[in-house]
Amino acid sequence: MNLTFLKLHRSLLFILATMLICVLTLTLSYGHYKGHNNIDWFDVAGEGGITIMTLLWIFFILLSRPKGRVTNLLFAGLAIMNLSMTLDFIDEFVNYDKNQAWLSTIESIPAPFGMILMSIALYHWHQEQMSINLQLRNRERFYREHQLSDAISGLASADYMKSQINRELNLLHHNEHGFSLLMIDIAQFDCFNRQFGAKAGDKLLHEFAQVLTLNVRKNDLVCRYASDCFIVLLPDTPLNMADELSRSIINALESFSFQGSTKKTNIKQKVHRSLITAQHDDSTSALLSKLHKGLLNNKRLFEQTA
Ligand SMILES: Nc1nc2c(ncn2[C@@H]2O[C@H](COP(=O)(O)OP(=O)(O)OP(=O)(O)O)[C@@H](O)[C@H]2O)c(=O)[nH]1
Repeated sequence: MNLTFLKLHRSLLFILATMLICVLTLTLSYGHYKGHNNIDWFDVAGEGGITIMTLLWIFFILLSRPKGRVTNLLFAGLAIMNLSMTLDFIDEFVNYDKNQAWLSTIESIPAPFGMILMSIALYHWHQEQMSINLQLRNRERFYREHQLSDAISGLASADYMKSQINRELNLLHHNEHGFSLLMIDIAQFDCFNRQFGAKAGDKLLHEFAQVLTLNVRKNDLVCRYASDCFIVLLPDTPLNMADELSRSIINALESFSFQGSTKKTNIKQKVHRSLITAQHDDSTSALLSKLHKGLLNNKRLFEQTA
């Protein structure tokens, strides 16, 4: 588990711990134990479960989010709701004297304020998510599932690309132009790895993915298909337009200068490409196999002319 974000929220964790300690001190010092026979264990399980769950939600929010307004609002809303739940939970074990009965009366007051704060937080989260979605549009298209993305490049995985090719094939008769697929393979990536190490290789894959996503259109989908091989799905794009687009993408990739760990390493990588347009009678596997064949032919041609 990566705790980087959690470490950023020490002050929020301190506030939460202080709040819980104050509530426990106050209620346990003023309250009298009800006695075993007067405790409703179903209520204890229900209210205890809700209290623990809200603490767990706070934990995952702080674990997953950087500092900022949305995080603070989510934290404040959940912490205030947790205050009500903790008071309610302790109520199951203790009774208060008449003078301290307010402790029991106020237990439901914080919850609605917490819910209002949570609603404001969710609205701002929505706004934030819209801007993040814009940045991720070439990696996700319509679906988000972290298991369908590649950790090194941050792009969609081969499985997700296959599902999207399937989808486009099913929609083919609705589209005027059909769709095209571009396969891009980094030349001599094995040599690069051996010369600069696997870590630099990973960095190159990551940076290539970024250059790729910067140079495609907003509806295109980019995936890392296999080791040093990427596929770009170009929806509603005939071959001549796809060819023009692919040339500008290849141009951007081959002009990109990889900076190694030392300032002296400044490398430009050649790439091989294969481009096809889908036909009505194609299947996903047939398209991928055509792409592979095209790529092998282009590699052979390149080796012969080199
Ligand atoms: N750093 C790094 N290397 C990887 C990863 N996945 C695969 N590789 C390496 O990528 C290399 C791919 O080698 P090849 O398939 O021969 O490709 P190539 O060297 O580019 O050869 P050509 O495409 O014919 O020019 C192998 O050395 C793999 O070990 C990865 O996630 N990170």
